[in-house]
Amino acid sequence: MSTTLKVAVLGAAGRMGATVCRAVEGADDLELVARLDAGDPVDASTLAGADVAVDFTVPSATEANVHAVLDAGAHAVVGTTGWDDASRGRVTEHLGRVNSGRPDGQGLGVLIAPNFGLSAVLAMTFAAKAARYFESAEVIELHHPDKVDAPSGTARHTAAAVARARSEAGLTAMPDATESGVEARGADVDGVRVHAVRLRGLVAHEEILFGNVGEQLVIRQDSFDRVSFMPGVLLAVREVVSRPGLTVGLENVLDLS
Ligand SMILES: NC(=O)C1=CN([C@@H]2O[C@H](COP(=O)(O)OP(=O)(O)OC[C@H]3O[C@@H](n4cnc5c(N)ncnc54)[C@H](OP(=O)(O)O)[C@@H]3O)[C@@H](O)[C@H]2O)C=CC1
Ligand SMILES: O=C(O)C1=N[C@H](C(=O)O)C[C@H](O)C1
Repeated sequence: MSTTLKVAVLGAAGRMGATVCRAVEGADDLELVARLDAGDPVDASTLAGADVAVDFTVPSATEANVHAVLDAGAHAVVGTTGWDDASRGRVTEHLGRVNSGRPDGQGLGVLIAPNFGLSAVLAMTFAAKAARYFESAEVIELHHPDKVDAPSGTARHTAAAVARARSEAGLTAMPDATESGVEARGADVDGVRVHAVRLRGLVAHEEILFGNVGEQLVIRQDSFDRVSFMPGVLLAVREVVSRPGLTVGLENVLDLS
């Protein structure tokens, strides 16, 4: 028996939110029941019976939105950036509280993904696999100039995965003789340098560069259009209802982790 999932979109007037609304409306098994944006309260009444709320808002609002969604008894799919260990920890703790009062298998889920694009998820996965084999690794992310945060959530997630793989392989700091102009070397994310480009005409792009003596590997992905994120967002909406607790990264849903 097929069931229709009710979906609310937070940040519905934004670039991603509007694209998600169209994608949900175009899916036979999903029903768009609420479009919320800045200034709208997030509660059981405004969520209008949604099973899942999708958040593409702003880093300063997303955590509070997720807590409000959980208090209203709905699952959450989150694409907004700005999450760190502390905010993820608070959501895990909140999930533990609400799910302890629910029957087994019916707990609420939150799925946070820094990138829902298949090319980006694969690029991150391949980069993590390659990391242990190279002396040097750097990340370049390239985005539209209306983006408010840098480096991108995707680049942070990628750099952290590369750093983790290097550490597990026993690799130490990368070679870098820079003495002056350190500010030109990009952000330091867990010891991996991350460079952010903002350019009119771009959407979302990432390169991961690996170097050894006499050779280089470049992994690159390009999202030319925000529709590229939609298969991943819809997959997450369908999956989160049967994944109690916190899931971070679409790679876990795609069985790539
Ligand atoms: N995970 C992924 O695959 C992707 C993630 N992103 C991330 O998604 C986020 C949104 O990106 P994008 O759509 O380009 O940004 P936009 O600025 O276009 O959209 C954000 C929307 O959220 C609204 N908003 C602000 N505060 C709240 C609030 N408290 N509650 C509800 N809505 C609110 C904004 O309204 P107003 O303008 O009036 O403030 C705006 O309409 C960013 O963090 C971005 O990095 C983007 C693409 C893909
Ligand atoms: O702001 C964007 O556009 C994007 N944000 C996410 C990020 O910061 O990684 C995902 C994608 O890169 C597009």
